[in-house]
Amino acid sequence: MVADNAADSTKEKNESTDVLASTRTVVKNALGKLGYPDEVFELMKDPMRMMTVRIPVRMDDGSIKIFTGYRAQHNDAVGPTKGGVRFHPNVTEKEVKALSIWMSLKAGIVDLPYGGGKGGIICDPREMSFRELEGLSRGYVRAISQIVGPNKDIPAPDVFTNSQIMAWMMDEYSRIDEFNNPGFITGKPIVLGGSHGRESATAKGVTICINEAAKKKGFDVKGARVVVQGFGNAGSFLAKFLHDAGAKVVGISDAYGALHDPEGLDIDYLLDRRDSFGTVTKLFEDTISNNELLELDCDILVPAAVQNQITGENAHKIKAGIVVEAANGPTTLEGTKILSERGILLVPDVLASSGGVTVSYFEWVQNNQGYYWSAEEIDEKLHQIMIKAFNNIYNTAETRRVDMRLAAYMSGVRKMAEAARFRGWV
Ligand SMILES: NC(=O)C1=CN([C@@H]2O[C@H](COP(=O)(O)OP(=O)(O)OC[C@H]3O[C@@H](n4cnc5c(N)ncnc54)[C@H](O)[C@@H]3O)[C@@H](O)[C@H]2O)C=CC1
Ligand SMILES: O=C(O)CCC(=O)C(=O)O
Repeated sequence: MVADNAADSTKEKNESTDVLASTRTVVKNALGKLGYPDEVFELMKDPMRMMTVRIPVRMDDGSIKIFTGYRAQHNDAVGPTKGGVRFHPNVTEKEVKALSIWMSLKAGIVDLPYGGGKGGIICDPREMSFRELEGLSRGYVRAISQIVGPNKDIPAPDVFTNSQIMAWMMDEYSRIDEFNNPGFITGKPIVLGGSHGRESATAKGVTICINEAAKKKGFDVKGARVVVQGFGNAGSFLAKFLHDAGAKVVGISDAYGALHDPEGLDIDYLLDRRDSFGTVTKLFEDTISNNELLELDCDILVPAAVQNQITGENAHKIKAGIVVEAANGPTTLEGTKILSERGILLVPDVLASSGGVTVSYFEWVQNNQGYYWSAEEIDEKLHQIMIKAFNNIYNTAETRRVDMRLAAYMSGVRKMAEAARFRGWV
């Protein structure tokens, strides 16, 4: 069994790590600040649709294993729902629900014509063969095929899923639909209608937020000391972008441990040696834990792995001046409060990580029109959207005297609430 050393269990003893409950708390506050009545919160506190599926897969040893998967569709007042699918042993129904609400918020923040959706399968892809993973990916699409589609709900990659898995899922959906349907899913390989820039989009969006946050704090990213938790899609591209911008990446980690060098790690070497699941620390003997990583002396800390990492227990030990959440839900409400009281600028997940869904939207638009854009066009459009969203939320936080998480939720719920009102739902 793979040992994730994020110490979730010890955190759970001391404070709530229920991501659905904490998401609802902030959604309620945001709606209250905007003056919406209670029924709007009643509508938004849960996904409008939640499907649980059981997926039989023939394993390489000939046995049949039954996997449990979920697809949550939070709210489709604005448009079809959209969001990634994660393959992870710790996936839970509550987590998938919270993740779908966060997707609605992201779509509102960067003004996309979507609501939020999210999927997950309880499995450990690190222990499965390529053939078994293909069977699981195709089985999941068959199981949820009635509720997804290019104008209903559009999946994408998330933790431990990638462009190959998107390709299998697209192929399976196209077979069911008897029609080649690239707009069913985003994050595909370029040859199957994927978009330039999608693979690095989450990290690029985070980098833009880091640059804007550093400007507000009055320092330069060049020469800044950075710690990145997680070395997968989001974390590894981010480490590379910051390294190339002249920052010193002094710590990185994966599910098995962390690496630290106060003089700066050799990011190109680590990128070369990491596997497709973002694992690299197993190659080294001199490692530290993920908990120690978060408390390292640095200027910028980027959690880019899993939820509930910065909590009431360790938030007062964080040394970074800026925390930018590339991961979904890495900081608990108690952690958020402590960081905010300590004057640490926390750029929340629903803003910082919205670059991924933004370029997914570009991919879907390109698929729908059958006309493809250059990498430069994608980059420019992403920059414009992220900078506008960052400054809008930063200014709301300043003028309304709230933290950036609450300001981001206020920005994220507004369009959905208005659309639901015009439709006559609330
Ligand atoms: N891929 C995307 O486009 C987007 C991803 N995100 C979020 O970013 C975070 C990372 O996602 P990806 O980079 O796509 O995943 P990935 O699967 O490419 O990489 C995950 C990384 O986190 C590490 N990890 C896994 N479990 C861990 C644990 N318990 N403790 C410490 N490290 C652990 C893995 O070893 C790996 O290095 C997730 O929270 C995801 O929801 C957010 C927006 C978009
Ligand atoms: O690219 C997408 O559609 C969704 C990305 C995602 O799952 C996320 O932002 O958490």
